[in-house]
Amino acid sequence: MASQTHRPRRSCLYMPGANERALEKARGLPADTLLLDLEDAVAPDAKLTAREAIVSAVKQGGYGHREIVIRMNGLNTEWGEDDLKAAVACGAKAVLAPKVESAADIMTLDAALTEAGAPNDFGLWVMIEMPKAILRVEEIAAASEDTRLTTFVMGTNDLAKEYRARMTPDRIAFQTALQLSIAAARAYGLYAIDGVFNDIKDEDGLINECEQGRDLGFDGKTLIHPSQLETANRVFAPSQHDVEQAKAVIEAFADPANAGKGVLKVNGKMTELLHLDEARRTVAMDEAIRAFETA
Ligand SMILES: CC(C)(COP(=O)(O)OP(=O)(O)OC[C@H]1O[C@@H](n2cnc3c(N)ncnc32)[C@H](O)[C@@H]1OP(=O)(O)O)[C@@H](O)C(=O)NCCC(=O)NCCSC(=O)C[C@H](O)C(=O)O
Ligand SMILES: [Mg+2]
Repeated sequence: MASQTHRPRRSCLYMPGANERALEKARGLPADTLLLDLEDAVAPDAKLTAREAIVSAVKQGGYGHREIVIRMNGLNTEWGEDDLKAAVACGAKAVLAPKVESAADIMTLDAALTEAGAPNDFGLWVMIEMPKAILRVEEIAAASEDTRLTTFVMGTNDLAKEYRARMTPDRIAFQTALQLSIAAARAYGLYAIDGVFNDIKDEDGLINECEQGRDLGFDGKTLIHPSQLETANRVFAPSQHDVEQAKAVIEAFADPANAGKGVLKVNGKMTELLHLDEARRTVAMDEAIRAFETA
């Protein structure tokens, strides 16, 4: 069921559902996606008021091109089922489910979405943040073939807690998890969004982590503060050089002089038909980002 387009998801900003100021401020922030949180950023006593605040904000609208995703509590909690129903009813684009561990969890979530009346294009995003999810990440991704699952979001804070690992600048403890998740996401046509960087004041650290995530293949990064948006938007967008090279590759393969050739030299680089696919994707993503920025 999962269908993918070239929608930018460079910057996916979390905000606690209980923070009405953040819900208001988000209407003017340059985020591609807003992750309105009902889970870990909301204290148990505030869960119901946070859900009401999110529903009211989403119904009120004003978020423009920003995609609205609601992070629900787990279905095994007292809040999960009503969070999911509220997300479907209020007009969000997708629900983000935490702490999934198996394909069976995806099937259960998808069935709950169907029961709640979600259309087929309502997205199911899941947090990859539990050790069992890492060990079963391919079967989780494969469940997208029969469900609304479209997107993996890495939860490196929960992984650190579960692994008893440290969050170091090279993220050595999480490389297996990050890379397996990327492989599974790509094998089944899913988006993959990297985890958060907690140190809001450490701009260089954020740049390094965004660049590492981009180089590993992630589509974007989850963020926790508006000050992190500009970096993620820049690092996860194709650079001007990337776009120029992509256009040169497209032109070279379209040149009648190169008809029937499988390999060319473009600006000094060996370029095969596989690079043509990549070039088309780069240009399409650049156009989609420009459309966002002029919206
Ligand atoms: C971390 C924060 C609690 C810091 O908040 P605060 O002290 O208010 O920050 P500032 O004073 O610097 O804020 C400046 C202005 O920006 C607004 N703001 C701050 N954060 C956000 C935000 N996330 N979205 C929108 N707007 C935001 C403030 O309201 C100020 O506005 P103004 O009044 O106009 O000056 C806070 O940043 C925060 O709550 N961040 C998000 C935390 C969150 O959602 N956490 C859950 C997701 S992370 C996670 O769980 C990862 C995963 O599951 C894993 O396992 O890794
Ligand atoms: Mg988490």
